[in-house]
Amino acid sequence: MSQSPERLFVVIPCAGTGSRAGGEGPKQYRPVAGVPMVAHTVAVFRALADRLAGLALVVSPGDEAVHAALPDFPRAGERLLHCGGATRAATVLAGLHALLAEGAGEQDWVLVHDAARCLVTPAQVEALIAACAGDAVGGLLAHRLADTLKAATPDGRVGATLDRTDKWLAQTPQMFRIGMLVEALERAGDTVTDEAGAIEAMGLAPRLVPASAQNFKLTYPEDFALAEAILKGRTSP
Ligand SMILES: Nc1ccn([C@@H]2O[C@H](COP(=O)(O)OP(=O)(O)OP(=O)(O)O)[C@@H](O)[C@H]2O)c(=O)n1
Ligand SMILES: C[C@](O)(CO)[C@H](O)COP(=O)(O)O
Repeated sequence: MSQSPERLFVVIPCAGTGSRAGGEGPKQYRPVAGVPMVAHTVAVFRALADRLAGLALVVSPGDEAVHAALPDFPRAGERLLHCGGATRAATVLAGLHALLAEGAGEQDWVLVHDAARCLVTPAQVEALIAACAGDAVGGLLAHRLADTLKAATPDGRVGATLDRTDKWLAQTPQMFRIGMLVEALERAGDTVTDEAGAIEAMGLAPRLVPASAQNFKLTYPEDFALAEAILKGRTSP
C-alpha cells in the first residue's frame, strides 16, 4: 500500500448472509447481469485505483466462495481479509483495524462501501470524495425521499404522515477519517447500522452528498432484476 499523507483507503464489508434476498448462499456472490454482484462493486473502485492507497474486502472467516466470485482478487494494493463479524459494524471495524495494522494512519480517509450496493458509479464516488476531502467530519452518499412517509401502528395501520422535507435515505460509500471512525464504532458497538450513525453518536454531523436512487442496496429478491436491467443499460462501471 502506498505511503503519502492523507491517503484514501476503501473497506468493502462483504460478510453478510443476505437472508432477506432468499436464494442459496450469500447474495453478494450471486450473478447480476452475468457477473457476481461483488465483482461489479470491486470494478467501480478499480476504476478509481489511481486515487486509492489500498482496498480491503472483508469476508467471513472460512469464506471460500469469494475465490470463485473474484478469481483475480487481490491485485496490487488490494487485501482479502477473512475477519468479518456478526454485524456489519463489527465487519467494518475489523477491516479498519487490519488497515491500521498494515500501515494506514489515523488521519487517512476511508470509504466504506457495501458489497451489496453494486450500482454505485465512479462519478458518484468522486463527488463524495470532492465534498468530504476538506471537511472536518466527512460524509455519505444519500438520496432524498421521493415518496410520502408514513409511520405505522403495531397493527399495520397508518399512525401518522411524517414531514419528509428533511429526510434522506443513507447510502454508501461513507467517508471518514480512519481514527475517528474506529473510535466512533468502538463506542457505538452494534447499536448503529451505518458509519454515519456512529459518528453522529459522538455529536458530529456528517455531510449529506446527493447521489441517485439507482445506488440502492440489493436487499430483496426483486432487487436483482432491477439491478440487472440497470447494469445491462450501462457501457462502463
Ligand atoms: N455481518 C455482516 C453483515 C453485513 N455485511 C455486509 O454489509 C453490507 C450491507 O448489509 P445488508 O446487505 O443489509 O445485510 P446482509 O446481512 O447481507 O443481508 P440480510 O440483512 O438480508 O441478511 C453487505 O455488503 C453485507 O455483505 C457484513 O459485511 N457483515
Ligand atoms: C449502511 C447502509 O447501507 C446504509 O443504508 C445500511 O444501513 C446497511 O444495511 P442494514 O440492513 O442496515 O445492515
